[in-house]
Amino acid sequence: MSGLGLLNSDSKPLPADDEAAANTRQWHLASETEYRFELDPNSSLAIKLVHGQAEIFGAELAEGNTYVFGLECKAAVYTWQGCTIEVTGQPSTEYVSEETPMQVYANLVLALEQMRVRALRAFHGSPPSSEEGPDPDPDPQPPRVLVLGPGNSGKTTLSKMLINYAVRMGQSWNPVLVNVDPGEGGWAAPGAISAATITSPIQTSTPASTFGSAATSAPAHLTSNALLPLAYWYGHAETRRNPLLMDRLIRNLGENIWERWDNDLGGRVAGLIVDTPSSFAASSGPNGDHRHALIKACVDAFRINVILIVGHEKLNVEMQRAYGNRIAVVKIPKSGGVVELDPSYRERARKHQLHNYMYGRIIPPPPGLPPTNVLQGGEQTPDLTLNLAPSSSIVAFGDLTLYRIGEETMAPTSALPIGATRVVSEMQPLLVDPAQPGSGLYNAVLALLAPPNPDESERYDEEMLDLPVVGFLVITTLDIPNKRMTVLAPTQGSLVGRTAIVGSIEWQE
Ligand SMILES: Nc1ncnc2c1ncn2[C@@H]1O[C@H](COP(=O)(O)OP(=O)(O)OP(=O)(O)O)[C@@H](O)[C@H]1O
Repeated sequence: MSGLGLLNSDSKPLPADDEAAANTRQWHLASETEYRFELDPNSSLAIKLVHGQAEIFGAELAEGNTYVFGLECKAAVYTWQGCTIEVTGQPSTEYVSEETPMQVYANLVLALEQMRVRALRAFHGSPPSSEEGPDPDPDPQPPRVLVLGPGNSGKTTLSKMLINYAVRMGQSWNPVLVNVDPGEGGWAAPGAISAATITSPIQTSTPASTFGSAATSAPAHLTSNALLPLAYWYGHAETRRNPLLMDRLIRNLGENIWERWDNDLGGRVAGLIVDTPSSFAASSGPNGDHRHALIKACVDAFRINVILIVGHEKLNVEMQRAYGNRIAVVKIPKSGGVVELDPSYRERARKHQLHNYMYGRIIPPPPGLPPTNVLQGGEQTPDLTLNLAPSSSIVAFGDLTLYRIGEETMAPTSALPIGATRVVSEMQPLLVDPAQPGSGLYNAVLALLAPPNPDESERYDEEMLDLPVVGFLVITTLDIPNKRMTVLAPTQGSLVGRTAIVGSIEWQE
């Protein structure tokens, strides 16, 4: 990696001619190079594509538009053909790199695209073109890709890039992006695993919403609509905390996606990409035992036919041995641009994500740029002035039924099933009584579940493990003497008779 020098002859910062923006400079990027930046906590950055072609993790920038980045965002503007960008603001780090793995990624994109095209052709019953000859595979399948790799290898970025290229391919593919990293939470809150059908490239603007904002974010709300991602609540950031529950939720997510695809064969041929947590790659330590089971849960649930291993030789060999006879296992180089994220950074990103969920977020542009001139996440800055407060409501203890899954530590003995000892199955839902001191509910993030099956005869004990999430709440006060609590949610909606699950994720302003 010799090309990571600060500047080179093709990549000189030029003096900006705009006096108002002493803060602004231009960068000329040669073809197949990228401008990388990292932001400090309280700074923001604006990037305008002056001319040429440029993209951020596969999402193209439009010429003349200004995009704003914040909340310690770390990202790169890549150009295939060369471009000039105008950068306003002061990143803590910025440099241009000529060494990127983009050629390898592009070959991968083409291979996945061919799988989609062949699957679509088979779906329509059309013959292959005469140059290609007959398809060697009698049942060509679209790519269903599992991305594995150690921490800070660029799995999430690669997943996003692959989805963005698929969406851009001009075939109107609508692939599904799945996030089974509960530490990130995808479009939902941290603690959840989720999936969404992607119809337009995902923009990058902050680390708080790596996969973009969804309809769950304020000022949109708990009422479900077509854009609501499908989410299940695990309740913890670490997969080792309750691997059995993770396994079940992964299978639920897969089943749900396949059920949807039963009625949407067009969607099915676009395939899916699954981004995984780094614990799936940790070969020793506390994750060693359960990670194989969770990888297998993914392979089964999403019917994976391609496994990508980002920069990890040993894991590659391991996966070749375990799956190489029936699944394409491909080793992919790690980008030199991937930044090491420490635990406190991740914690801040989780906080930002929950803040976004409750309040929405406007990233203030760097000094000198009016907010109306910049795009946040590729969109006009939303007008949140009327929606900046989430709804805080007082709920009687009896109105909302609260459970914790498989954790006996906090559960009062009175909440256990009659006759049960305090040894609790990892999957057992335990009633949580807010009136008990030490209930662990103060500042806890709760997942509000979809209603159970209306047909009572179809109900079963652990049904709540299989119910998707329709929204998230935070308990901000507990008034034990008066048996009521204050609940924060993005919008109002009656919680009476609803069920919510608490885990170990907490949030406080
Ligand atoms: N080429 C690049 N230039 C600059 N920053 C990058 C580049 N690629 C990735 N990053 C940044 O590096 C950080 C880590 O990348 P990413 O989240 O994709 O890794 P990961 O393997 O999914 O992490 P983990 O699984 O440990 O959470 C992110 O902030 C991402 O935006």
